[in-house]
Amino acid sequence: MEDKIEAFLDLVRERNGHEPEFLQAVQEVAETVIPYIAEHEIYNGKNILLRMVEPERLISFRVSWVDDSGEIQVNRGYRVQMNSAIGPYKGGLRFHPTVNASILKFLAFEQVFKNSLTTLPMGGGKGGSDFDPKGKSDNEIMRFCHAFMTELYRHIGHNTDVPAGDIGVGAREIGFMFGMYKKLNNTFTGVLTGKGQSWGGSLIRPEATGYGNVYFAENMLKTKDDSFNGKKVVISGSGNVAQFAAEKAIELGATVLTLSDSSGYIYDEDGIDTEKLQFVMDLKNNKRGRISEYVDKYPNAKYFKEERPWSVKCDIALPCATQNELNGEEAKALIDNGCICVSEGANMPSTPEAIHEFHKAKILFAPGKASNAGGVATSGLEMSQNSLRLSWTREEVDARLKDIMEDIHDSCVEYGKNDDGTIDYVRGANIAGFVKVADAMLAQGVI
Ligand SMILES: NC(=O)C1=CN([C@@H]2O[C@H](COP(=O)(O)OP(=O)(O)OC[C@H]3O[C@@H](n4cnc5c(N)ncnc54)[C@H](O)[C@@H]3O)[C@@H](O)[C@H]2O)C=CC1
Ligand SMILES: O=C(O)CCC(=O)C(=O)O
Repeated sequence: MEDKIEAFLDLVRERNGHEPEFLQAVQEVAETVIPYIAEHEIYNGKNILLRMVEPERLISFRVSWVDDSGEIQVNRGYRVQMNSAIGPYKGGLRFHPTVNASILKFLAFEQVFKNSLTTLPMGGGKGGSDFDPKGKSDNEIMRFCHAFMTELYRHIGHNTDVPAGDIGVGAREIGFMFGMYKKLNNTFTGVLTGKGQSWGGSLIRPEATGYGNVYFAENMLKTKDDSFNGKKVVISGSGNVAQFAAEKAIELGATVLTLSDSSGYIYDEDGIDTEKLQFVMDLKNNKRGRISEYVDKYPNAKYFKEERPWSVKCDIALPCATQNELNGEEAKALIDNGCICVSEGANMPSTPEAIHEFHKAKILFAPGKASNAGGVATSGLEMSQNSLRLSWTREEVDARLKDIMEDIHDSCVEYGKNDDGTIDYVRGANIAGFVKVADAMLAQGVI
């Protein structure tokens, strides 16, 4: 089996050797899915996984715009349309200076499996730009978003490809992009999700990824007759996913100790309560400040410059910032400090070495493609509401989100149960996500 996996990975490396993040994501899937394919006659000899690692379409384009000082700026825009076997391409847009084809292909590849897990009819895609929103004025953000959409609009549509937010793309950016799409197309459709509530957005979509991650972790804890109540929780990031993961963990009786950004982390021994979290939300979403400012407001807390929070003693860790933000040594530190559960809010935040440590220690570990799927699932619910021209209540969307996260957990258990009764959520998520897409691809023939 090892030979088969290596031979497959050699082929992928040959074509994508310069794309480390993409290769990392493919390797994780290949190691669990290739043995499954070998045991299931219907998938044999069809090169299904080889087809799945090649994007159906990869669009790259110039984005020119004028900054506040009158200088012309040039950025690169992308959309990776990875797989449409089970529905229109669906996945976020990331605006961050590190964005390149490798990062977006890894995210789009993960998205295919994640969207399949949600049980909703969505294919996988991802896009974005190397544009850095940090320090830009609202007008600059608007001009960039408008310029970005003047090209992207011809490749997307409510039945073709439905982008949403990701790092650096929140309600403000979705608004600007939606406005330009509507103007260029002269149609008002649900072409983007994460819209404002008065123009087609769904209640709970802003909360959904963070809440969903906590719901998933709750399901994992339940398998051990445990819960969030009374637990110490360490969270990385302080953006959309981190904020709402913290909110839900607090609501369930946990004490949240940390939050972070790309400059460092804050540790509040007394716990980040609801009032302190409101301060962070205002700081990050409106003032667009740095997490270090938390200690100016709450001097009992400590700020650790250019460090990550994984050495803080905790029961539960929720990495909610970015890819490869938790390495093997940090995983060991978490385990040595008594951490019993790691649930990924970000996409691929744990390195392969970290995942190896979690599995070796047999602690509960959920990969992002399962545990952060609540965001895109609620985007799917936004698409349904747009098609029906209806808005469901907060309670209704939240209840559906909870059910979906429980279903994803059940699928992971179905496909990931080990002989000793423990659950390999990585294998479970990969195989459960694969089966639905592969079956659709088989039914549709070689295209
Ligand atoms: N927004 C959503 O609905 C979903 C987001 N995700 C993933 O969750 C993660 C966070 O995304 P959002 O919260 O939406 O973005 P955001 O832009 O709201 O927040 C990103 C956070 O990550 C931090 N960050 C960025 N680069 C960093 C670095 N190099 N080191 C440490 N911190 C860093 C930022 O300071 C910020 O706190 C990403 O991996 C994203 O792909 C996954 C599923 C859905
Ligand atoms: O809601 C969406 O379509 C985007 C979600 C996303 O980008 C993700 O799940 O990583």
